[in-house]
Amino acid sequence: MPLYRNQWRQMLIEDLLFIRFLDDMERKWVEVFNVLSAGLYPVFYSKSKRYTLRSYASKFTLQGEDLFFEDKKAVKSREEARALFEEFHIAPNGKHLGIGKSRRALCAKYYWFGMTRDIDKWVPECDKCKTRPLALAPIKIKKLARKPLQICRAVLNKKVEEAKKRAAYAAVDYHVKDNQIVGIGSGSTIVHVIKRLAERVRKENLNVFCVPTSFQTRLLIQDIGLMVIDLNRHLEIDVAIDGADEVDSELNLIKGGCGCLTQEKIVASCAKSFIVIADYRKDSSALGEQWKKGIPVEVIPMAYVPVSRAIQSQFGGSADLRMAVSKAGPVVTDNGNFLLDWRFDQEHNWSAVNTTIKMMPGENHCLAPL
Ligand SMILES: O=C[C@H](O)[C@H](O)[C@H](O)COP(=O)(O)O
Repeated sequence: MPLYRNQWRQMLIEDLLFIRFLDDMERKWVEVFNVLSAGLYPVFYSKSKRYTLRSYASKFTLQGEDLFFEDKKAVKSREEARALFEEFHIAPNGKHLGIGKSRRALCAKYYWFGMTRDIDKWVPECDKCKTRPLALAPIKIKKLARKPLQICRAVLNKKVEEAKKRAAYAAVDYHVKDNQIVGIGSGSTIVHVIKRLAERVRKENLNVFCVPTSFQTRLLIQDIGLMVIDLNRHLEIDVAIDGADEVDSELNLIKGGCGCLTQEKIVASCAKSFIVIADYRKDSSALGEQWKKGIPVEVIPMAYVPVSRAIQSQFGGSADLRMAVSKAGPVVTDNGNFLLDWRFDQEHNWSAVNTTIKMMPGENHCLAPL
């Protein structure tokens, strides 16, 4: 039955009073619902928290008494989420799905705040999955008995490197053609790009010029015998290829884990097309799920305190100076600047955050809505 205006108000006021005591997930749902249905905010929210909530709520639509995140129904309570998990975790043939498949099945239709964290926790807790024997268990147990940590790391590293290599090779094979100017990003994935590009140039006798995005990349390109060209010689790049630290379901991405974000953004902005290579570890439904080191922000040294404070006061979380490992003091970028790593503590409207941080004097951050 539809509620009359006063009934809505009464219900909303009750929500506003009790909202503090709700579970995190339900609180978010109620807050978004109240904003969209009646433009009401929790009374104890500051101006900046209201702004953040408004941005977050803008991703949702209201349909009757239901909320939708894009075309996915936003689940209100953890009980409801748990019931859906029980239903989707077991396939029609009775097979219990693993974490990845359970995530995919639920994410296709539903959304709730913290859903991947919940699914990651609930699958191993499932009575049947707990007792399921692991494939290749005997081999692993034998090796683990000797050097557990090294073996696990070696297996994982090999898998990750293979994933990076495949993605990098595909990017070069599908997107680079003869007579092109190619922007080359930075980081460990890019090493595979450069190797594949050099292979193709040699075998297919291609005429390709590379625009590097860092000192690291410039050296690699030169060492392998590819041709380097600068932006001041060729302003228009055909295709720029780069790695990323994390990519969310809306294709927002975090870059700059290796500190090369500024030149990467400049080169990408001059390219007709921008190809991002991300292996399976970097794929998440919301930023911050996989990449825990925060959003890198390059600042000119004299601005690091004001920019750090401005980010913290407007968006919360902490924006800390990145310290060097084999050098005393902070990391200094290829451009002679410092880096802040902003660890945010809630979801944001990344497009609005992007614009706001861009307006802070002295910064160049690397959150890139694609
Ligand atoms: O500054 C570094 C770049 O944005 C890299 O593309 C990003 O950090 C990904 O690096 P990797 O390929 O080493 O994971």
